[in-house]
Amino acid sequence: MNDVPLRLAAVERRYKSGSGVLPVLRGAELTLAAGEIVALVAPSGTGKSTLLHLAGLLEKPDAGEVFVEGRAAGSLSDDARTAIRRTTIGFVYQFHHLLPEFTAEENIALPQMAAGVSRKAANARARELLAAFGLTGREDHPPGKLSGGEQQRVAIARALANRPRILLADEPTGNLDVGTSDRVFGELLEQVRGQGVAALVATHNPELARRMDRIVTLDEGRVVAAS
Ligand SMILES: Nc1ncnc2c1ncn2[C@@H]1O[C@H](COP(=O)(O)OP(=O)(O)OP(=O)(O)O)[C@@H](O)[C@H]1O
Repeated sequence: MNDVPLRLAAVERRYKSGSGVLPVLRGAELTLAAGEIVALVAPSGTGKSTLLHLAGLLEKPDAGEVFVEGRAAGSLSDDARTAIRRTTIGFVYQFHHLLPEFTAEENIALPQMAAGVSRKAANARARELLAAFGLTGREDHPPGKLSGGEQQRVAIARALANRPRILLADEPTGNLDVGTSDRVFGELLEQVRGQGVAALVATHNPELARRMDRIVTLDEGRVVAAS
């Protein structure tokens, strides 16, 4: 296995904007080493979500290449990209995006079953993760009966369920109050470090950013070290 979980090489992405073109990423380079946790801190609208979507193979770059474990994503079939998204990459968003009609345990078990894990093993892993996030006793609760912090914990647990090598998070605690955000973020870091997952986390919060291994920002469509 190639040791570099994620590499963006000369990635470009532009969007149509009215009659013109908006170049958002203009030759972005980023390497995420195994187990490395990187904060992406940049002003609103500079392309953080775009970068995460490209890294997560949800969008394709207009130029350049995204390498996941050394494989060039651009040359993969849609099925192969989907398989990578299921097993190698975990996603956390600002709003939990849990399935409202399923319990906390089912929300964490379902992506595992989609990746071929048996229901029994998936439920066991879901319960183990819920316990790690202090949610024992909440297994049968649907998202609507959980607090905001609990919902985000379940969403993070779901992202880690398939033991991904890469976690991509877009403001994972951005909709929580300061104290809850601080605690949930600490739990996220503990799990990510404990499992040796490489993570790229977009945040507007400089204090959370400082708890990661390094901080990068976007400058005119390129990734640069934050000063
Ligand atoms: N699908 C799209 N079509 C057209 N323009 C888009 C699209 N997605 C993003 N953009 C534009 O690209 C720019 C970068 O957007 P992006 O969401 O990546 O920024 P961001 O840094 O994540 O912002 P925020 O911090 O506010 O979430 C913005 O100007 C946005 O309006």
